[in-house]
Formats: sequence, structure tokens, C-alpha cells
Amino acid sequence: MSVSPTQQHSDREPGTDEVTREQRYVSGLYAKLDEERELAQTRLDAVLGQSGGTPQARTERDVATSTHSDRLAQLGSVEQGLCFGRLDFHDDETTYVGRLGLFDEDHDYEPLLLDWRAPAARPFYLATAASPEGVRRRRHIRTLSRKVVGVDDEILDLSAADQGHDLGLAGEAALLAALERKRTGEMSDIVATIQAEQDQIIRDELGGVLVVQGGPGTGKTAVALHRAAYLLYTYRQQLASRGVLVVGPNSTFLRYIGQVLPSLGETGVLLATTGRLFPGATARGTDSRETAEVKGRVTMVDVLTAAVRDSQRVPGEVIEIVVESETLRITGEIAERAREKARATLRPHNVARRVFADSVVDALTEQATEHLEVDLFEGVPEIAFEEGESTDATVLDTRDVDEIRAELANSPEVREAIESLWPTVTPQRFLREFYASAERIASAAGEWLTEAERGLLARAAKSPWTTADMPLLDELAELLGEDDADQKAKQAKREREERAYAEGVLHIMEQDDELADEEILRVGDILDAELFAERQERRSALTAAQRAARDRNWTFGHVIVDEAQELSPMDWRLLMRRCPSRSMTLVGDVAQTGAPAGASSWDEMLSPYVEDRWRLRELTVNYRTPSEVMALAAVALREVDPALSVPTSVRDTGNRPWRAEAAEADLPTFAESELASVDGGTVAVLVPQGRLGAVRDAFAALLDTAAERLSVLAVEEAKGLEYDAVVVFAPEEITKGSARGWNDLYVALTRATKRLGIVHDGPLAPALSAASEPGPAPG
Ligand SMILES: Nc1ncnc2c1ncn2[C@@H]1O[C@H](COP(=O)(O)OP(=O)(O)OP(=O)(O)O)[C@@H](O)[C@H]1O
Repeated sequence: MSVSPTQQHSDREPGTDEVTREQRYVSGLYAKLDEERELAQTRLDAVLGQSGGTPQARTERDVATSTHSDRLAQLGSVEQGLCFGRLDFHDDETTYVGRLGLFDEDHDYEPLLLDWRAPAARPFYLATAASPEGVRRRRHIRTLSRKVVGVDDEILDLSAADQGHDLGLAGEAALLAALERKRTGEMSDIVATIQAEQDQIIRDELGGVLVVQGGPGTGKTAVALHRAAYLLYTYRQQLASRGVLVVGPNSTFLRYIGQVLPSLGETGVLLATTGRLFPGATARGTDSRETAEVKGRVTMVDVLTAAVRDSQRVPGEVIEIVVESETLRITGEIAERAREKARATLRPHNVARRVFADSVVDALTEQATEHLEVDLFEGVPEIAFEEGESTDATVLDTRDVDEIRAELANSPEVREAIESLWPTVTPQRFLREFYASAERIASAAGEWLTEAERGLLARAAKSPWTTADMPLLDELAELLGEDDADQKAKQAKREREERAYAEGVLHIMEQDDELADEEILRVGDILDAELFAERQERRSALTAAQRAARDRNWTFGHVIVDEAQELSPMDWRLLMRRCPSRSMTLVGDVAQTGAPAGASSWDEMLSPYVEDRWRLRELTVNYRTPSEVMALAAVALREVDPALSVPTSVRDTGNRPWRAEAAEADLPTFAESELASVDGGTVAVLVPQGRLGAVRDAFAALLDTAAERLSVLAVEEAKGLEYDAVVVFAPEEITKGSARGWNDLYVALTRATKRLGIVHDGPLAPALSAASEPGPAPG
């Protein structure tokens, strides 16, 4: 059974004196918050005011600066809704719950406010009348800025246990108020009203792969983001240095969720689309669905491997190189031998190139020294060898040979010849040249792709990168590798220097310690030089997230993927490289898969990486979409898979979805009427990809005046988003747009928080017609 917004369950209507009482406490908390801010600011100012001093003093200052700045940012982010809950226990204890922890230093650091992530705050989310966990009353405190505007109480005794809470909702009044609010185009946090099934997921252990499956609007995105905040709070030491990565389907979606983590006081999380996960290339173009599907197949690994091998050439004709009037020859045999040696190392292409080059230069050196010896002996009368005298005595000693070798290796002609046979190449250049050559595509992909599929890969060298290219570039980066021997030597030197410096600092600090107190743990006991050097690096001005964004080899402490069903097998290979520890949270809904290369089962998606070692949690309650809208969406879901059912909606609105037959040009009229109905809320018009251009043209004038509240999007772009009212245009065309057309329509129909309408200018499936009612006439 759903609960209508007017049916809010407050067990007792708390009077105004309760509000006044809570105001007093909440005002005290804000006063404490101000005090903490002032303290952090004073400390920061003091540190910033200092200058000069020893290297140790500078290091300490840097650490202090970043600590106080972080604290200030955190204290600044919790201003809205600082305190949102209170628990009264049977033993007369009272606890307040909020966005961060505040303590009373004058009274033994007694908690004034508990951070929502602290274990002691858990009953706020989990306690029910049937299992109250010692809680007598749960109170939601509603605030506007610093003012308490209301409280909602639940008394958790058994008499309340069967009061129709069939969805097991905690804090229904506060929850329904949160769900009824107008959407602004930015997602809000749900910290005050997290439900028990969501809390279990948020606080699930850090290790291993956790899959969260749930229908539309069940809070998967919200849960994923709160989990990021929870993990950073609970495992800060482990995660702060490696960072947490949150992957979303597109940049509109990332903008939509961008404010949630900062509002929870967390700024060190890297948000990215897969199109941004290859440093050094940015996806600006789009592929057709068919091309994206081919590029996403795991067989692309074989194709690229073959393409890289094809680039390791044996010359058709002997390459002649004239060095100091001598003609040296790279024959097919020499190149073949060098290639075999280099491939036998199993090293990536650019790294194995040294072996190839060495082998060719060796062969050329042999030719050159042979010539020289012949020249030296020319005209010298033959003298018979004495018995026992070596017959292979050479005139050139090893130093001469080394010199000749070095000269050959550095000669531009030799280098050019080697480059033509085994080029040093970046992933970007390789892929551009590959796409631009039908011949290379045919040679590498002949065994794996049909002619038509190969045709989909071909494109001009100057075309922009696409999202589906990113995992291919990443794969190539692995296959090609980087000959970074010189860079590594420099890095090792820098690390040695840093360690020596850190040892110096520790030595000074230890001397101070010894003078101070023999009993106290000394710095060296708890921090060795290596760790200290690492920390030095960590406190560099960049956060882990920022450093990770620039480094392809960065591995994250935890990776969260939203809309995980959309990722292709090639995307997964890239992501798994970024998270060798396999500490991951994957949230999605296989019924909403739109990408042709996306997954239809979690098992199929994950088994190549973790076999069956992943755990599944499900979300079953829909917080976004009212039940009337879900009844219509269920029509689309049945077409996706008759065995699936829609999640249960928390709310009814009494508004059945409407339908109207009208042309593209009439859409703005419907949108205007929806804008009026949602009174300041948001409206989206979702259309088939092929009609987007024409529909946007029709909306040019309206978008000028209502851009803040109105979006016109192709269905694919609406993934993960929500609006107060949604108008879906040409549903038949959406379903016919791709092999996953019904999934796309299901996504479109489940974006509305309040109202849904369908406009069609072609036929409408009878089941869709039956689940809606005739709506307004156009104009
Ligand atoms: N416990 C909660 N309290 C208040 N609001 C909630 C709660 N859980 C979810 N919501 C709200 O429900 C809406 C849907 O949540 P969310 O976008 O996370 O769902 P989703 O499962 O990711 O949906 P989809 O698969 O359709 O993208 C959001 O507005 C979210 O804020």
C-alpha cells in the first residue's frame, strides 16, 4: 500500500513549545559551529602569517595549512540542515544526529551532535517499532537556514508496529515531505531520511564487489553517493591517499549529482564519465549505436593485438644503409630474427622495441666489423698460424667494437630504418592511423569482424575521439607500453632524495623528542622515513582525486559505478585496471540498459573479472515515481522482460498519465501547460534521438525564456535524471530506435516525480493507451 502525502504518520502532533525547545538546542549547535569555524580560521591565518624557517618548519606549515583549510571547507559545507534528527532512548539518553560530529571540550568531549556516519547514529535509520534498538522516540527536525520550522515524531513501541507501515519506512512524514519537494535540476542529499534497506547498503563493508540492483527511483544513485561519503569517513586512512572514483553515464548526469558529496562535506572524490578516464584524450565526438557496440566488444582486444603485431614489420626488400662509404644491409632474415627476439620478451611494443633495435644494431655491427677486418688485412701476406694459435683472433678489440656499435645505433639512417620496421608510437597516434586505414583494419580485424563491422570502425584521421574510443586507447596503452626507463631512473633518484630528506627531518624530530620525554613514543617508532616521504608527497597541493585524473596508472581505493549496466566489456577492462583491489560498488538496473554493448545480466558482466565473487543487494521501493506513472511504465517493462516487475511506489498522486495526438510543432504548448502545473518545478520533453534537432528548433523561443526549468533531451541523455513533469514524444519511435528501444522507453517513462504525458504523431501501442487517459488538446 502506498501512502498519500496527506496521510503523514506523526504519532503525536508536537506543539510549538517542542519547536522552541529544539530551536534552543539547534541554536547552540550553530553557535558551536561558528566557534569551530573561527578557531580553524584563526589557526589557518596564524600558519599563513609565518614564513621562512627550516625545511622541517616549512613541511609542518604545509601540513597544517591543508588540515585547517580542509576543516574550514567541511565546516562551511554543513550549514544547511546541520542537525536533522534526535533519538530518545528508553534509558532517558538523548542523542542528536547531523551532518558532522560536534563535541563539548569542557565536558569530557561529550558529543553534542553525532555524525550520521558514526555507528552510534545507526538506530536513527534502522530502528523500527518491531525492532526499536532501545529507541523510544525518533524525531526529525526540519530547519530552514538556522531556524527550526517543525518536528515530526515517531514513537517506537509495539502498538505502533502494525500501523500500516507495510513498506517499512522510517520517518514517513519527513520522507514524504522530502519526496514532495520541487526538483531544481540538481540532486539533493537524503541524509536525513535514508531508509533501512538503503542504510544496509551504504554501510556495507569496504572490500570486494558489491552490486546494487534496483528499479528506477529506488535511490541507487543517492545510495552510491552516500556510500562514498560513509566509506571516506570510516576508512579515511585507507582511502584518502588513493581516492574514490565515481563513474557516471554522461556529463549532464555528473552535473546533476555534483553537489551531493560537497553537501555531505566530501570534496576529494573524482567524478568522471568513462569518456574522461584516459588522461591525454577527451571524448568530444559521438559514435553511432552500431559503431559503439562494435568498439565495446571484447574481441577488440584481439583486433588491437593483431594491429600492433602488424605494425612490427619485416621489409619486403633489403634496406641498404651507407655508413662511411660502407653499405650495410638489413635483410628480411635480420629483421625477422630481431622481431622474434623482441616478441619473445612478451613486453609491450614500445618496451620490446629496445630488444628489436639491439638485435638489428648487433647484426649491422657484425657486418661493419667484418668489413673493417677484411680491409685491415688487405695486402698483408698470409702467414701460416702456428699450432695452438687461435684462428679467430681479431684485430679489433671489444672497445673498438663497442664504439662502432654506438655509432651505428646513433646514426640517423639506422634509427630511421628501425623506426620504419618497429615504430615508437603513442596510443592516440596508433588508433588514429588505424581508423584511417581500411587496409590496416582489414588486416587486423579480418578474423574477428565482418566486412560491415569493419566498415563501422573506419573514419578520417582528424575525427574527434568518442567515449567508446577511451577503453581502446587504454587497451593500446597496455599493448604499446611506454619505454620509460629514463623517466624511472629520474623518479628513483627523486625518491632517494626525498627519503634522505625525510630521514634528516626524523632525525631532528627524534632529537627533540629525546630531550622532551623518554616515556613518550618517539616519532621514529610510529613513522619510518619511507612512510614519511610518502606523506610528504601526499600533502602536495593536489588531492588524490586531482592527481588520479592525470595519471593513467593511478589505482583507486574504491570505485563506484552508477548506471553500471551501460558499460561495455571494453569499459570494464579499463575500470578494472583502475581498481586492482576490486573494492567496488556497482549500481544499476539491467532492465534499463540502453547501450547496445551494455549488459543484460550482472553475472555476464562480472564473471570475467571476479567469477562469482560479488555480492548482490536489492532496492525495492521507488521513491521518485508515483504509482500511477509506474502503472504506465510497467507496460514498457513487460516488453523488456515479462518476468520483471516494477518497484513499489511510495506515493500516489491521483494523477493518471495523459496522452495526446499532436505534431512536433505543438510540443511547446504542452510544455508550457506542464510548466504551469508544476508551479516553479522542472519539466522535461524526451524525444527519440532522430527527432531531437527538429524538436529543439520548435522549442527555440520557449527555451530562451524557461531554460532554467525546461529541458529538451534525447531519451539516452535522460538516464539517471528526474523532473517534476515529463512529456514523452513519439514513444513508438523510441521503441523502434534500437534493439533496446523498450528499455529506453522504460527509462523515459520513469523520470517524472509528479506528472507524465505522452504525445504521439504516429500510432500508439494499445497497452500504452489503456494505461493513460486522454489529455489536453493541442493549442
Ligand atoms: N531515503 C530517501 N529519502 C528521500 N529521498 C529519497 C530517498 N531515496 C531516494 N530518494 C529520492 O528518490 C529519487 C530517486 O533516487 P535516485 O535517483 O537515487 O534513484 P535511482 O535508483 O538511481 O533511479 P534511476 O535508476 O531511475 O536512475 C531522488 O530524488 C532521491 O533523492
